[in-house]
Amino acid sequence: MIQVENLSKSFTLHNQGGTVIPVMAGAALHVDPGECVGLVGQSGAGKSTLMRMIQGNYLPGGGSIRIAGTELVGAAPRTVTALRRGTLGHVSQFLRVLPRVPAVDVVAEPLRALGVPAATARAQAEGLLWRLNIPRRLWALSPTTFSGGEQQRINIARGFVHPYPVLLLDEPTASLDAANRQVVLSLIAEAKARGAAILGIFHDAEARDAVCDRLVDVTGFTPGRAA
Ligand SMILES: Nc1ncnc2c1ncn2[C@@H]1O[C@H](COP(=O)(O)OP(=O)(O)OP(=O)(O)O)[C@@H](O)[C@H]1O
Repeated sequence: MIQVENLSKSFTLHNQGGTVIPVMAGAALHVDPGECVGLVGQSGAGKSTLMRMIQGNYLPGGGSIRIAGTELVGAAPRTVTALRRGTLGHVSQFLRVLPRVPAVDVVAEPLRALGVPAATARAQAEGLLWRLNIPRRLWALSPTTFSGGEQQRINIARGFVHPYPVLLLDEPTASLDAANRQVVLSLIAEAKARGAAILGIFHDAEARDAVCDRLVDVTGFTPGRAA
């Protein structure tokens, strides 16, 4: 479902004399349907950079990323958009939303973009908001003023509202209390059970141990340190 081969990445610091920093070389991994793989490695090893490339946000220097058979490296923007709409779900640490859009519509939006009727999309969004313990009085309000943990749960609800075949999770339990963390771990387990391929960064070791089938250490992809 996710197939990464020989991926490389350098950053060019244009405001610092064009200094080129190679951060990744020869990165390779795969995630099969029904599997959750955790990215590990010391701080600065390149976990977020690798995730951002797989999400289509950072341009790799070379190599291949295939998502459900579609090549992402060098793909046209509309191919990336189509992948994100129906195939590649994503839960980031931080919520970025348009102001004044109610939380329930923020969560329902990925379904609306797929053509799901408004009432059905809303009902599914409400089910997730309820499950993630977002108080009903907040559902009609914009999440811009929500607490850190509430915003993270809105992000999680958005990421799980459609049964994406591929899911990228960046610290999905970072600012959650024990009860909500358990809800997220259950959502991940259910996604695995329906066959989703999941790649995640989990600094929370207990959460990582609970859901990951395998770990990939990105330190091995650091230029000059590869085995
Ligand atoms: N936009 C950028 N411009 C320049 N360098 C960057 C950029 N993003 C990341 N880097 C560099 O790439 C390397 C890998 O960073 P990355 O954030 O991927 O590490 P990480 O493993 O996710 O770290 P952490 O666990 O601390 O979040 C670091 O040396 C970082 O400074």
